Amino acid sequence: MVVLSKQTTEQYAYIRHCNKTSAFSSTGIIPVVDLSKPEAKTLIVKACEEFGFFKVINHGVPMEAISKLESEAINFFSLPNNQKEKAGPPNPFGYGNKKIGENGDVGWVEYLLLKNNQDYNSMRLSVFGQTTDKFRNVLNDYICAVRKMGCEILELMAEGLNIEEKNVFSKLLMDKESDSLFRLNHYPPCPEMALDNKNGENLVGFGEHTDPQIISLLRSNNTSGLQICLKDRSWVSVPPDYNSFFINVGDSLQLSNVQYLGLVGDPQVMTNGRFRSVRHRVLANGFDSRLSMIYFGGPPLSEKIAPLPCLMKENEESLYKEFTWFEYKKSAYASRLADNRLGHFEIFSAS
Ligand SMILES: C=C1C[C@]23C[C@@]1(O)CC[C@H]2[C@@]12CC[C@H](O)[C@@](C)(C(=O)O1)[C@H]2[C@@H]3C(=O)O
Ligand SMILES: O=C(O)CCC(=O)C(=O)O
Ligand SMILES: [Fe+2]
Repeated sequence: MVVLSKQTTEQYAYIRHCNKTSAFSSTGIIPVVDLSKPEAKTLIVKACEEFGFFKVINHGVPMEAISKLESEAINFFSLPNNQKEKAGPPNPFGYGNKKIGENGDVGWVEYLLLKNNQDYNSMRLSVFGQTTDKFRNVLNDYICAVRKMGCEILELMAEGLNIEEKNVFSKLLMDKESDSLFRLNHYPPCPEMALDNKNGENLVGFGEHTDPQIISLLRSNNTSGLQICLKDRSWVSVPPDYNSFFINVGDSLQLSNVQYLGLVGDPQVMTNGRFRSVRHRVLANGFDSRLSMIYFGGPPLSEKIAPLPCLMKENEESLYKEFTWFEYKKSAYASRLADNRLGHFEIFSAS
């Protein structure tokens, strides 16, 4: 018999449930980009315009780096709660459980959120005890390989957009001041759900949101749960694939407004609305653990986030007030997960 602690039962009760039928399966819908093929650059641009999301194969990240980090993550999340909590509370960095951000969002998820190199080297990781150095090395190897893949994707994107300066986006990730983050998410089984799930519901693991940065590079184990929102506002489930990476366009990466005015969606800034920052969420099924690792590529804090002049048509006006990544981030972190964060920065905002 499973005996539930009062804490587990209470936490389960306040986390939202979601009907299983509210998303359809995405077989054949999600674009797949083979990075080794010459058409990659065209497919990337198309996928960013249509979905703000795509899957990448032949990504060049060594499987060894992936599986080493995955086993470190499994070890970490298997520690007793009082051990893991030594790496918390998340402020916003560190270990967090159920609570996402500072503004009241909750989900069926525990996580370790780390900021750039400073944090990988911080005391927080001392929770790994004698294996701290090993964890740090494994994490560094993974991050270097994933950032390299991210830069390759951003360079192909620039080429696909016919931008002369090939590293216009990738240089932001390579800058030593780049404000990038790394996150391990664990969606544990939910004993309460296993006992009482007459309606075949899912738990909201990570509520719907867009990522504020430029690009998010995600991989997970083979447990499903990730869903993306299409332009028509319907949700599709993304079949998991532990051999591939999934790429999200973040709020900071947007192009030309003209063809997107009037469309329902969440357009992005540097492309002045031509790319979509994809709204996504994770539903936990309660039975199988999902483990995901995400690198959020962000610009330096002082970087101006504005449409690239080379992408603006003659007389095209910017959709957004000019702001720095610091200003945007501050505003994003004061918002709730599901909020339309770019709304505050739109010039012709409806509100
Ligand atoms: C509710 C929140 C959590 C978040 C900061 C925010 O106020 C709104 C954006 C959230 C998000 C989503 C993408 C990343 O997971 C994240 C680390 C980020 O940069 O923005 C999270 C923030 C978080 O979990 O602290
Ligand atoms: O865990 C996942 O698969 C996605 C989580 C996510 O969207 C995030 O951390 O921003
Ligand atoms: Fe996200």
